Amino acid sequence: MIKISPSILSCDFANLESECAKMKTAGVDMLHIDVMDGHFVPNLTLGAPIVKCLRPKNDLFFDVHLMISDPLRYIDDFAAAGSDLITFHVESDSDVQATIDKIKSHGIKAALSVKPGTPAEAVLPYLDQLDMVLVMTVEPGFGGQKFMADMLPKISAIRERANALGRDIDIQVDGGIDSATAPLVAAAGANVLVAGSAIFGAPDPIAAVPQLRQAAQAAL
Ligand SMILES: O=C(CO)[C@H](O)[C@H](O)COP(=O)(O)O
Ligand SMILES: [Co+2]
Repeated sequence: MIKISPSILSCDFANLESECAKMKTAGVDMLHIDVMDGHFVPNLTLGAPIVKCLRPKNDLFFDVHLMISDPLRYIDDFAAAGSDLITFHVESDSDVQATIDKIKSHGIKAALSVKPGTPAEAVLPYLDQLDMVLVMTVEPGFGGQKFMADMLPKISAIRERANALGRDIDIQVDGGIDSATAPLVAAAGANVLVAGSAIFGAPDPIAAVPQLRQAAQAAL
């Protein structure tokens, strides 16, 4: 089954509560929360206090994507704020094993992300411990970028290795996902689709969610 995780990066932040409520109505599986620090990526977004404010406003599964340096330092804050899953980048400067251990010590799910220039091999040693791998299909930092089709073999390689290990993990894709690219990533083995501009930029964001899901499932 394909899961949809709308990225709030493209929502109306002045109406964050109602934008998230719309996604609840749309039947999304997760809510993708992009955290950028202006250092690991050249953009700034939000921190744990916003996640904490949002937490009592809905019961959606909070899928927190950390695009920050030294993620280990901030895991306690994001877990306490109500994250259900924390993704950090394998390219970050924190110790990867220690960061996975820290996330799991809070009883929440752990995921590792790879930037476009990083090979699948960077995450394979951790597959047996991860709940999800996030394959970036754009350079992290900004919404609204063009999907990089050359990431498809990376998705397939990670799915093949997970299958070989008997691990039914989630493989998430993030960046440039819309009804045209969703079938490609689903066919390659991704099952969790992040979409920002394709959902919040659609004329009817609530209708865009099942449309995206159906476009992906048609490829399976
Ligand atoms: O992590 C991200 C950017 O670094 C965002 O989640 C992603 O770009 C979503 O936006 P869009 O669907 O518009 O590409
Ligand atoms: Co993201």
